[in-house]
Amino acid sequence: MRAIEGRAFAAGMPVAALMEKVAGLITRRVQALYPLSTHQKVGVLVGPGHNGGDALVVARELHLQGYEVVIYRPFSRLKELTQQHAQYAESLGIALVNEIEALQSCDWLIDGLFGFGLERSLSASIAEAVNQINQWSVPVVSIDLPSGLHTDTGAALGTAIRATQTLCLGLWKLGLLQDNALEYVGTAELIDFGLPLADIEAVLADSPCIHRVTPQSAIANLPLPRSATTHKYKMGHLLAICGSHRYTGGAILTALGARASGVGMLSVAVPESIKPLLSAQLPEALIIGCPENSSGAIAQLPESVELSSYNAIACGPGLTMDASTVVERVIASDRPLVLDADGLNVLAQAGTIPTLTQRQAPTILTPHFGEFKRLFPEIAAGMTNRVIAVREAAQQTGAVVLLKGARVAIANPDGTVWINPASTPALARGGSGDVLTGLIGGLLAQDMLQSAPIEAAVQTGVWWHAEAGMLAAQERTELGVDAFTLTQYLMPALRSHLQ
Ligand SMILES: NC(=O)C1=CN([C@@H]2O[C@H](COP(=O)(O)OP(=O)(O)OC[C@H]3O[C@@H](n4cnc5c(N)ncnc54)[C@H](OP(=O)(O)O)[C@@H]3O)[C@@H](O)[C@H]2O)[C@@H](O)CC1
Ligand SMILES: Nc1ncnc2c1ncn2[C@@H]1O[C@H](COP(=O)(O)OP(=O)(O)O)[C@@H](O)[C@H]1O
Ligand SMILES: [K+]
Repeated sequence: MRAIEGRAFAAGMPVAALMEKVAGLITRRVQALYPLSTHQKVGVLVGPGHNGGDALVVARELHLQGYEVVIYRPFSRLKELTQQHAQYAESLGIALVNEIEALQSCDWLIDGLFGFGLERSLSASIAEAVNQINQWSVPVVSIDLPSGLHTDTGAALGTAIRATQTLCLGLWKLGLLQDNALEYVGTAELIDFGLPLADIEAVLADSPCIHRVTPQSAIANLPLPRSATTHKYKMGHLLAICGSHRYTGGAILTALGARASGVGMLSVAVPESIKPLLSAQLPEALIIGCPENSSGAIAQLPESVELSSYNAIACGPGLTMDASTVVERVIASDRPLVLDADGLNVLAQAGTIPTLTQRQAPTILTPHFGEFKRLFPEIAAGMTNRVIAVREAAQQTGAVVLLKGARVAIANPDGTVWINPASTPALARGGSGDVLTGLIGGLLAQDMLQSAPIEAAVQTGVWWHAEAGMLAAQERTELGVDAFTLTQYLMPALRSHLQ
């Protein structure tokens, strides 16, 4: 962002004019959020840089429109433009207070302490003020990002403002999409102030792209509409290899996730002894009973299973580590593969990660952070940025890597990263990842027939899974989204977007 704005300034755009333009847009938005009639008294936190400058321009405009504005500006040295706005605000008679307590009686606050220029921890006195504000129940609008957050990693540098709304300026700051930042960001929205596309492209051309998964792109990647003359084998055949005597549910949930994908044919390989349980839940699926070992895990696939007859394989949920033979066999196959849970644990323990680069077909790894650490201990050590970590993992393995968490990050081996920007903590329950594995597997099996890029299936699956979680949470509360219930919300969630 600094390089992009630098190009605009070098080309003749006055810095003060850009600040005025941006702050005008912020003013309009905050007036809509906090109308004068109900939210007359506003406290404005002003920092030393241009984030503080933005805040001062907004403070001035609100004052001129009749708001009762109180400024808290705990720095003696300000950047020049910020200093000029501070002086003008004083000349207008806008109140300036030295004690943070004076803002507690405000109806709302504007946070302009720090923006993307913050690189070191907050000083003790500022941190103390921020912590106090966080204890009040006064709503806070943060300009650009909640003060205290690092613009890239989203980590709180000491502490950070817990915003009600964050109005991000120009381009999404990466930090706002990282798990670290979620507790601070509140509702995030972008204030587009018309940065020239040529400047954005010139600066970003050499760096790998980071995208947000959007509903539009996720829906565009769905295998819809179906051809009128299609038949079941043209709609993909997925083999799910999952479950054990101990973890029957993992197999059922994976299969129910796959079912929702619309895949033409679903085969589910499970230990022979749990076959009846799967058949009872999934009358349409082909349940393949496998020889099992003494612990009730799949020992091997039946001789009759020809891996090359499937369009994709999803392998891992509920297998246990005792199913390592079958995991190694599917890794060695030439089939598109989604590897999750114990599939990943076997991979980590066997030390066979380097062999992934030799696979003849696409591989998708879907670790949560614990699995990620086991797979990529060197990348995970000292990891401060999930986006960089997931990118390195994809580049190292040649696989598409999906790092689970509050905001799922997906990387392909080129280094392009996609982040799903909306989800719900209602998904933080055992089994919800199994549903995702089946869903992605089913989409992958269909995509392989259309030769769509494999990351398309991954993005669509992640977005769809989160949408189902959010719809279920809305109807049933955040406590009501067990993994089985989640599978039943996949279709309604999609339908609500297709109408
Ligand atoms: N293109 C755009 O998007 C536009 C951006 N605009 C706005 O500019 C913002 C970026 O402004 P910025 O570069 O002046 O930095 P900002 O975030 O205000 O803060 C850094 C200041 O604080 C200081 N400082 C740092 N750490 C500190 C600490 N721990 N404790 C104390 N001080 C500390 C540091 O100075 P230092 O002490 O390092 O010399 C620096 O002065 C951006 O977020 C957006 O709001 C719009 O106006 C126009 C369009
Ligand atoms: N706080 C959260 N907010 C949003 N999604 C979450 C959160 N916690 C977990 N999830 C999602 O829930 C799923 C959990 O998957 P996983 O950890 O593999 O669980 P399991 O193996 O029990 O199925 C992942 O898709 C993850 O991204
Ligand atoms: K801020």
